[in-house]
Amino acid sequence: MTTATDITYRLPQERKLVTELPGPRSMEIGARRLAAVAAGVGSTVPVFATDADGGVIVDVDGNSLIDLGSGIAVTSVGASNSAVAAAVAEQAAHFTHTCFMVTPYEGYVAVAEKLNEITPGDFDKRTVLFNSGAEAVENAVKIARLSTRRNAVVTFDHAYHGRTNLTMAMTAKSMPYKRNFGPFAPEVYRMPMSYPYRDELGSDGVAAAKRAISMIEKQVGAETTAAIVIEPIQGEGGFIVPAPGFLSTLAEWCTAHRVLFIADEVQAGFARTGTWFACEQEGVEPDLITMAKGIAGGMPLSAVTGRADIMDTVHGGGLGGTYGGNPVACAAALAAIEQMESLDLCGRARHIETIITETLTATADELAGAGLPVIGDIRGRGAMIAVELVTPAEDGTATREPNPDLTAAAAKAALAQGVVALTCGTYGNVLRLLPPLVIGDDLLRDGLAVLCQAIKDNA
Ligand SMILES: Cc1ncc(COP(=O)(O)O)c(CNCCCC(=O)O)c1O
Repeated sequence: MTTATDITYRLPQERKLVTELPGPRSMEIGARRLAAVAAGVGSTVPVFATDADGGVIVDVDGNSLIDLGSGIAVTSVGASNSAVAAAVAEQAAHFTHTCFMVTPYEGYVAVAEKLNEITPGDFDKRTVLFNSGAEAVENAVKIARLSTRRNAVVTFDHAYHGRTNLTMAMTAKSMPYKRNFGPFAPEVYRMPMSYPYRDELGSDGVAAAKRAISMIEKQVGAETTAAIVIEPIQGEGGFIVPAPGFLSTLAEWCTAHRVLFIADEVQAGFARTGTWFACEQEGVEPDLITMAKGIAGGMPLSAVTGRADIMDTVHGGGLGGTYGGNPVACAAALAAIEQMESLDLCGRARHIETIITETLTATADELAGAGLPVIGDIRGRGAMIAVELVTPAEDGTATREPNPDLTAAAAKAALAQGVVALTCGTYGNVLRLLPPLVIGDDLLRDGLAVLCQAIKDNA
């Protein structure tokens, strides 16, 4: 397996603070932002980036921060991967756009061929490219509804699928994604998720699936259901890994009732969980799979790949969009996927998982031993790991009461020390680790040490 020592970096891989955060230049730009950018766009970090490479982001004041977020699971190969940057420059120097629906180009075809190859399922496939994850999910639902001539779409509690009207309807959490943005698209039905840490069915994935199936059959009806759409590991909802058997039991039911199984791998895909796609680890071959984020090294690109006999039911001209499969994004994707292969980033993700879980587990044990059992759960796969924080009882015994205040305080304290860590979860009580897969071991360990100390200091 490639280790980080085989990866070369353009920037020093260090955590270095030369000002308070935000520094003076960031504050200047921050004032301009207030006067120019809509207030609805939030930002986690109050500084402005000027450079990024490997596991660091450098801000306009010269601070070098450890990036444990990868821009929300996007810059897996690094935010300025040299192969991706070269491919982008080369393509842009020739043409940035012709519109594939007008004058097509090979890059789009090559990306489609690659996605058909690396996605789960040894069957004939077809791919269509878009720009964002939500756009891919929207189109996967369009394809499913057309090919089945059914309208109902089943999603799950704690799900996140996007911010467009249909994907908001599919997303579970109201704030900040949905509140007052309705009315939402009809024919979307939400079923209980397998959330082992909080589910009374715990690690019995088959029972959890049967619970959902029973509700689908009573409340929706298989014969009116076009598709089940599910994240194999739920992202924004809190890195929820369903219990073994949950996904495969759902997939089997789908097959038996001609309901399409759509895996939303926008966040879990592209080596992030230690395999190309997370559903591989459950032995599930989805009928359609949606992809984005890590696909193109930071360039905006998304995709729907699926069984050819489903994808090709759509009439000519029924799928598209002006920028879908932009040539520069396609060049970036081919380079990024090549980097994932040549650097064995699936192997690196599994290596990162070991480092993260060992470090977090040691901290959980230390805190519990000190009568502060605030780490309720450590879960995830590969470089998609979460720690769920909870509030101990007055007498110091463990509870499962979500602790969003500690979560926010720990992330804030880590940032003040130069470590960018993201939070998530239905209850706002999950710290998530999404480092670039090219981050070096030493830098990762430094970032984890800061984050764990921030949890301990605020527990
Ligand atoms: C599983 C899954 N499906 C779909 C999407 C949507 O992808 P877009 O590229 O953000 O549209 C996501 C995006 N997740 C990060 C959203 C960040 C935010 O907007 O606050 C996802 O994780």
